Amino acid sequence: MPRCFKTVQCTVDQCKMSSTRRSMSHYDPAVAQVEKALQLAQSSNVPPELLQTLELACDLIQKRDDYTDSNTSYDSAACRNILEQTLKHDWDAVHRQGKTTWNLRPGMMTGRLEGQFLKSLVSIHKCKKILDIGMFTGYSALSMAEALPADGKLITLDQDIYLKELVEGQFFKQSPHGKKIEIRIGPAINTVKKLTADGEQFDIIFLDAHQGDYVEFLEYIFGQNLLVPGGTLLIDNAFVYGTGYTSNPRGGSANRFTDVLASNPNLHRVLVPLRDGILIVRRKSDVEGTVD
Ligand SMILES: C[S@@+](CC[C@H](N)C(=O)[O-])C[C@H]1O[C@@H](n2cnc3c(N)ncnc32)[C@H](O)[C@@H]1O
Repeated sequence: MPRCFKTVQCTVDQCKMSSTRRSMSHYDPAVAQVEKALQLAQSSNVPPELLQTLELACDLIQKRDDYTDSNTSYDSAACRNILEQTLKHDWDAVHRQGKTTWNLRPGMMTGRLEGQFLKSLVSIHKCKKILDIGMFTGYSALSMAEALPADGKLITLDQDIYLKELVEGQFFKQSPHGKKIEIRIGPAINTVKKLTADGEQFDIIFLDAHQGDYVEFLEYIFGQNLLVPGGTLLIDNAFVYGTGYTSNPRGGSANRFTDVLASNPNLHRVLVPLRDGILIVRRKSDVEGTVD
């Protein structure tokens, strides 16, 4: 089952909410096992050295997260507002009222660390056009738009009109960069088809929606050149909370899109182990240097 599919409540996604506390390690199932081992050790009669080693391991994990956070720039006031308002929102009620297709969770937000990473990439790329697939409350969209030049444009996609009204009315207006963002509502694959048919092309595409659709997106992105030559595809949650590399069936959709990417000899890939993994994909011809 792909993550967050419609009404499925993703427990791991909920824990993404604690991203303000633990920006990295709560995505790592190995860390959860170490923490579990510590709990077991605390309630058992184990050698003191083993207990101390496990306590030290957990302390190191926390300190590494804190160090990561303290060496990452703060997000803008408008992004922080999105974060705070998203945490406060009653997503269960909204979903019960039929206003959102998915039972959305605050933990689905990219958040500060990933937002700053995306913003950095956009600034390094010096790009002008971005496609953000999977808007939610617009954190990734605004983080990236903040690095665009004044004539830059970001199109962000989601499926619920409720989100468009919320994000347009309350969040993007609070930033001078909000005017660079256009929201399109509808099944993302239909919007992607329309963008391709209209001849639109993007310098960066950030994919953060329903993973079951990713193989189809790839056909438009690379097969039909939705991504400009020299462009970059970024795929969020490439680890699928660890299920991408374990036998858990939730890893299924991840394995399909990663397999499709791996079988294409023309693509260069790097999986950055930031939070739940960001896969950076470019055409090999754009990555390889030349020699005289
Ligand atoms: C993980 S959230 C995106 C988080 C966002 N990038 C951020 O930084 O806050 C995924 C979003 O994709 C949307 N989505 C899921 N399936 C979709 C589909 N088929 N078409 C359009 N949007 C979809 C969901 O409604 C949800 O808001």
